[in-house]
Amino acid sequence: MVKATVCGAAGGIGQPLSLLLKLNPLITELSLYDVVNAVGVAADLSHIATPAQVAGFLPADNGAEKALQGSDIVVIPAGVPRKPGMTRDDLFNVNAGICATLAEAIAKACPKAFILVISNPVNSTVPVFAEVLKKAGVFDPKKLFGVTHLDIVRASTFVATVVGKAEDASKYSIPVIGGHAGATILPLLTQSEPKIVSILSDKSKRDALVNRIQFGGDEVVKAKDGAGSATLSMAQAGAEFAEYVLQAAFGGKSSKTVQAYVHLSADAGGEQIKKEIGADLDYFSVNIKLGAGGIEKILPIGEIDEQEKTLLAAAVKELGPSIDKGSKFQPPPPKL
Ligand SMILES: NC(=O)C1=CN([C@@H]2O[C@H](COP(=O)(O)OP(=O)(O)OC[C@H]3O[C@@H](n4cnc5c(N)ncnc54)[C@H](O)[C@@H]3O)[C@@H](O)[C@H]2O)C=CC1
Ligand SMILES: O=C([O-])CC(=O)C(=O)O
Repeated sequence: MVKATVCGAAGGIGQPLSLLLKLNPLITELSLYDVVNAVGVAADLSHIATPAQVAGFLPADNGAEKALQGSDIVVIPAGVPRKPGMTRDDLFNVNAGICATLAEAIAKACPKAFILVISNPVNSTVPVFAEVLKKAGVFDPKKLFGVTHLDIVRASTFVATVVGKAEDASKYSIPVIGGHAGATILPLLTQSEPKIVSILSDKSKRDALVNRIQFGGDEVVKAKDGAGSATLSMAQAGAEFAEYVLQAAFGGKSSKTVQAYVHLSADAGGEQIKKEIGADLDYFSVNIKLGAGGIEKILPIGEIDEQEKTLLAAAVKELGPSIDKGSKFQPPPPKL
């Protein structure tokens, strides 16, 4: 029996993500929470003939805790998206408050759940989650993930397109590490499988490709022209990452190497990453191996070339303040 909860389930990401989770045969109970329309979305999805039993919850009568009660995995695309001209950091003030409130409810209702944070700015909202969970005494760094998987999906698609093999996008695997905003997004093209020698030797092609992966989100924000940011590709990426976590935890399959933005805990191998990046950051998107309890091991970044070292320095410089901002966030006192 596996219970999954989506917080922000009625939104642009939340609806297609909930649909994809409803199709996941590992999930037996799907709980949808939102401040609007979650009951309607749940009624709609509940007619699909797959095992997961669906229920929707609104905030009234402690709805968040009811929705989350006993969840094994919680996926969180709750919060406002960007409009053209905005950075992800511009979303912090609103979304940090939403994340802190949800983290409090998770700490009470399902403290052992895997938590997958999609809400932006991921570089700061993950530390917000961690601080609330620490305060409640339930923080498990092996179970908290900032979902950066869309960057990995984009890297596969854009690389395959540039090498003229767009139809083979899913066969390209490019680690993307660092964080999830502009210069903090660090695609390791030198580690692409299959190798992409022709791109690596063409500086302008390589620079353009890195830039497209780093600013893929802006491409969608611009095209949607005020109607939000990536939703469908994010739903697919979120469902795929949830599947990795679920397979490792409940499906008996330890994962291939994947990347997510996680706490660099010493016992999982985070100290090694701090040495590799030359900075004492508490969070970084890294290669991880998943097992039954979440992160089994943080794997080394490995060999990178001079150009990637320059990009790494830029990523580290920008990440530090974003992590601090999230870690220091003080939720406003509850209204009496
Ligand atoms: N990690 C990533 O790669 C990506 C992250 N995002 C982020 O995901 C978030 C959601 O994006 P969209 O779905 O497009 O936005 P949206 O506005 O369409 O949906 C957000 C949903 O969250 C709900 N919500 C607001 N406050 C809530 C609360 N306190 N509890 C529960 N639900 C609440 C809203 O009612 C709405 O249904 C944004 O912050 C966006 O920047 C978007 C794309 C990629
Ligand atoms: O660009 C945005 O604001 C949404 C996002 O994180 C992405 O698409 O990568």
